Amino acid sequence: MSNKQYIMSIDEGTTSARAILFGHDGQIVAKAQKEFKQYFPQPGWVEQDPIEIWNAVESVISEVLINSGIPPYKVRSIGITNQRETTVVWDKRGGKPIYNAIVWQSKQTNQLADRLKADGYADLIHQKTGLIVDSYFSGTKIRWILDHVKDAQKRAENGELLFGTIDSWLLWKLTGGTVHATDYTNASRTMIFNINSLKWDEELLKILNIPKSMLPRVESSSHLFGYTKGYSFLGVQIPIAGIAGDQQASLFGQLALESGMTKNTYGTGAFIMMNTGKSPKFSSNGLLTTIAYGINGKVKYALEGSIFVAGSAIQWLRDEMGLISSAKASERMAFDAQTNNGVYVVPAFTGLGAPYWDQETRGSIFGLTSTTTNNQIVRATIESLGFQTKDVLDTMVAETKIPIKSLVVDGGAAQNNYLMQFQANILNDQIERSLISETTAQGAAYLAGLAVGFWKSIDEIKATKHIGTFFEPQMDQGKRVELYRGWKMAVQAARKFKE
Ligand SMILES: Nc1ncnc2c1ncn2[C@@H]1O[C@H](COP(=O)(O)OP(=O)(O)O)[C@@H](O)[C@H]1O
Ligand SMILES: O=P(O)(O)OC[C@H](O)CO
Repeated sequence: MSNKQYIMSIDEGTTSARAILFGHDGQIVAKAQKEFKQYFPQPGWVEQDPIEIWNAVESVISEVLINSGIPPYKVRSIGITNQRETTVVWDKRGGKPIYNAIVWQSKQTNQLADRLKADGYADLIHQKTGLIVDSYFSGTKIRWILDHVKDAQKRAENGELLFGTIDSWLLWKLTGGTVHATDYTNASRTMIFNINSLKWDEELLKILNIPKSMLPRVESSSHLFGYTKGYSFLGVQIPIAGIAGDQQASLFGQLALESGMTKNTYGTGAFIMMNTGKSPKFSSNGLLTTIAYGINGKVKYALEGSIFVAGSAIQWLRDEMGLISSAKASERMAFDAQTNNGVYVVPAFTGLGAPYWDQETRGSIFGLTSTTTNNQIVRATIESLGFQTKDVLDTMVAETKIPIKSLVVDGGAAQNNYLMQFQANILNDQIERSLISETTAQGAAYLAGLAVGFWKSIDEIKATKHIGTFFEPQMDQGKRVELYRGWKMAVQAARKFKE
């Protein structure tokens, strides 16, 4: 039998858990995936059961090992990457969650966030955490659980309860309830972590009345967090040596490690992240300042722009409008349309994210005539992903004065060649689509592999990286300006409509 070793990534996303084995060449060897349930107890609330998440993770771990025939002792280390912000509070002794996980999308703490803003904390929170005050982040979700579960505040103050984002929860379970930790990237999404001092922020903890004893230790993203214990790996003790939030892990997987390097993941939403180097850059246009990764106690920062509706606009064309038979079919239709014929779709189904942060605006279609075709509406919808990306990237460059060094892209909708070509055209810049679509899991694997010497250095990892597919701009300047001007007018009109 060969003595090859592997790194296992556990990618716990919003809707499913994946376990992926990577070889030393950085390529995927085997993969397993399992969905878990979403709960919607009230309109706008989104919750998950942490035990069901753990069961899904255990199940994909077993499945990937069994299906690949790779015995657990050949797994050199494990990396965890996760949906960020989602909040779990559990009982330290029994290890049981005291409430469901409150998911990042959940709006049940909108009022708490509004109160923080009304009390004048927005600037302070932005300076300390890099975030805008929003129910998206963990801080108000912890507060909500402590307020709504009987005796929770008292028990937390007695040191009986622990808080964690999903990475911490999985680490706790994987280590048999012995390690309570997280990494800088996940901590930077909680709204209680000071991204300048790299510590939990006493003042913010006081404002939210969160006992510090609940909080996990914060470590570098590439770090020996602990060892597996118990059933999942048949008793074999495997180091858990990497943790990063999923968008940061994808930045790392794309090896966007220098200032100016930028990635865009076109999934359900789109998350654009620009590496800004050793010091945090703060935005006055709704971009988030966040930690890109930490290695050996030193961190790199990033700016992030979140687009709420990206691939989900394509799902809408399929499921609600019935204009396409599959997401894939949208590509052919967009090419066939030849032109958008002046049609613009602003897919603000849940408001507009960065750089607008406008909760009220709703989706709109502009420029319809009696000759408008299905294909043109499909094309305009795909183009909206490209326009929104340009909005964010232009803001990033204007604010940081850092030119985009490279734009690497991944995610489901990045498979759409029309979108990729349009993106290069409208940005007037080259983009590179990675060959591996699982760059998030790959990033976590790199972090976990580096910490145990599976890869000796980042240079060694770079040497294994395959070049992706490049898209070069092919649009003339006049056309580009005209199209983007049309988009800006459409956004303006959509925003005006709500007034
Ligand atoms: N060929 C395609 N063209 C456009 N959109 C696509 C295509 N393939 C998938 N998508 C969109 O990509 C999204 C899924 O991407 P994925 O990266 O798996 O998302 P997530 O991780 O958010 O679940 C869906 O919203 C889907 O509509
Ligand atoms: O799990 P995803 O891919 O939907 O990503 C969710 C983000 O981490 C939320 O901030």
